This record gives sequence, C-alpha cells and structure tokens, in this order.
Amino acid sequence: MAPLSLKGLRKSFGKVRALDGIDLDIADGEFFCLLGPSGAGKTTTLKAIAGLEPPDEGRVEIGGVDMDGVEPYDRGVAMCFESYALYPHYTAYDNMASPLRSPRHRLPAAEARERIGRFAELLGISHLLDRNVGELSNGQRQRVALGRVLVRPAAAFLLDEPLSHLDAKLRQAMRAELKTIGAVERTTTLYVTHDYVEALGLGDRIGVIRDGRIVQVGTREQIWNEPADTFVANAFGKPRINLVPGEIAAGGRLRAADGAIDLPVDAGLAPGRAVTLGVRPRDLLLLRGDEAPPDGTAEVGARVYVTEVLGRQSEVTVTAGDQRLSLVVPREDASGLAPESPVRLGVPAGRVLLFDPSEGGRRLAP
Ligand SMILES: Nc1ncnc2c1ncn2[C@@H]1O[C@H](COP(=O)(O)OP(=O)(O)OP(=O)(O)O)[C@@H](O)[C@H]1O
Repeated sequence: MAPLSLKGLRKSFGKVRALDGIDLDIADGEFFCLLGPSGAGKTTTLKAIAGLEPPDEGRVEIGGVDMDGVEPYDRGVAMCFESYALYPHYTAYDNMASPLRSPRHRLPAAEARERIGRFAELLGISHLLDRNVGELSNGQRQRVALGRVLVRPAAAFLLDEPLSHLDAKLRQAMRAELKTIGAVERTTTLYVTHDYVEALGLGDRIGVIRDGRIVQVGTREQIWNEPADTFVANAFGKPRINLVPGEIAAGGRLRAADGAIDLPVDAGLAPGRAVTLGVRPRDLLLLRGDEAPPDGTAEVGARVYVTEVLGRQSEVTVTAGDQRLSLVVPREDASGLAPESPVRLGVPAGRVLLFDPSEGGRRLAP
C-alpha cells in the first residue's frame, strides 16, 4: 500500500502531446477512477506510473519515493492492460500463478494456491482454472488477466479498462466484486475507464482527463452536482445534460431557448451576460393536466418531439422555443404523448447549472 503522486507529467509522441502536465494525488488505499475519452492520455498515465513509458518531464512518486530511474519491476505496482498479456498455452491457473513464481514475488506454494483460489472465486473463474487460456472467451480471459494482477501483493494496482470485454450483466457483477476486493486488500488502485457509470460506481474519487490534462477531481457528488465545465457535465449522464444558450435578464432572471425558458437565478451575474444553462434530463419535470409547478420550479411550454422507452422509464424529447430538451420520466407518464402534443415542463431553479459559453464552458454557478 502506498500513496501515488504525479507532478507535472508531460509526454509527447512526435507531435502528439499525450500528457500535458498531469498533477494527481491518490491517497493510500484509495480507489481512484480516471475517466476520459479515447486518446485523452489514460493509458499513457498508467504506463508512466508503471515505468513503461518514461515521461519527458515531471515526477512519479510511489509511497513518497521518486521513481526516476527505478525499473518497472522494482516499483511495486501491478498493471492490467486492456490487451491482456497472457500465455495462451498455459492454463488459467498457471497464468495467475506466474507472477507468484517470479523470484521477486515468490510465495510459498500453499499460500499461492490459497490466494489464487480466493481471487478465482471472487472473479467467477474457479471452474476455468484447468483450461488453457487459448480456449477461453475474451471475457473469461479478461478475468484471468485481472486475477493475475490482483493475486500478487502490490503497493498499487493500475487497471486499464479491466472490464471492457465483459457483457453488461457480468460487468455490473464484477464492479461490485472489484469494490469488495479493493476493500479487502485496501490497495491503492488507479482504475482507468471511459464508462462514466463505472467511474461513478467504483471511484472513491474520480478524475476527469481530457487532452492530457486533469480537468476535475472530486467525489461522485462533486463531479455530478458541480461539474467544472460543460465537458465534465457532458461526460456524465445518459441521456446527456441539456445545455441551452441563454442570457441573464434584468431582475435576476435567466432567459433561454429564445425566451421559452424564463427562470429566477441567483448567480450574481450582470444583466446581458451570455450563459449556457445546464439541466439534467432526470431533473426536469413533466407537469400533468393543470398541475401547478412545485415551489421554486419554473414552468416551460414545449411540444413533444419524440418519446423512447428505456425500461421502466421513458426519454421524452421536446422542443421548447428554438431548443430540443430531453427529459426522463416514469414510463406511464409518457404514454399517450404523441409527437407535437403540447406539454408543460417544470424546471427546478435549484437544479440549474450555469456555464460560461466561452472559456471552455467553465461553470459559473452555483
Ligand atoms: N507509443 C505511442 N506512439 C505514438 N503515439 C502514441 C503512443 N501511445 C499513445 N499515443 C498517443 O497519445 C495519445 C494518448 O494516448 P493514450 O493511449 O494514453 O489514450 P487513452 O486515453 O488511453 O485512450 P484509449 O481510451 O483509446 O485507450 C493518443 O493521441 C495516442 O494516439
């Protein structure tokens, strides 16, 4: 167990700047998720920590020790790649056992067997241990690869999309298992994903990375309720957050969607200032009949564009003024909503976020 600290990491591949000054502190025993789109620099960050891709500038510290000049196998980290590197002609058991047979991590045979058995059980692969890895499905191989990483006592685990090849149901089950394994082992873990559900479900804290920089670090509540900018707001939630151009009007009001949205705001912004209003689809209300909006909720007239059933809920897309908005409502509330039907929405003023339309869309309020 050890804290991880990255200071000003930079790395370029030719003209591509993969890391553009990564600063990150992960506490001892913390489960930290790094979320970002393809090409953001996630894998390069892990490789820099593991010592597989030395940074051009900056520093990696593990357990307070500067890793400059320390060979990968001396860093005490165990890394799991998305492209699991397994020995295809070995059994799953021998693949999991191989790190424990190396001189550096050798464990007494009985202890190794016990650990392998325990992790195989947690990962649901006990029945596969005698099979050659070459005969396994991608999802099974991925679990063996993960097992091979976790079985070895390490100062930190670096996991690169370790569940990407599992089907949705198994993925959900494994997320829960992983969290338990983390709690049991209490090992500092840096977990890389481009799946926001995974990040929200697993991370003690989450870091959002874009273009080789960390855009925001926070708990799931902070990232969800106070996204640093429109990029972070867009990265979490499906359907995506509604982002609507608007303007601060006189008397502390916000007007958006060509005047269709008119809300009181308490943002301390000067009238005439352009803003982007953000509101999540699950925060919008569909007002029924002549139901009055609850306190603190503004009413907005709209027309149904399309509805789509998502299990027990429905996504309703409406047109308000010159904008399309998505809302997610209980399925029964959306039944009978034909395209073009007029509807009334409730926009809770307390759930509205304001962003700067320029300056990278940084959040202005609350
Ligand atoms: N060995 C390399 N040679 C050249 N370019 C590289 C190399 N490794 C990474 N890059 C580039 O650096 C950038 C960051 O890559 P990286 O693999 O870290 O992203 P990522 O966030 O892990 O993406 P993904 O989710 O697709 O795996 C990308 O533009 C990538 O093409």
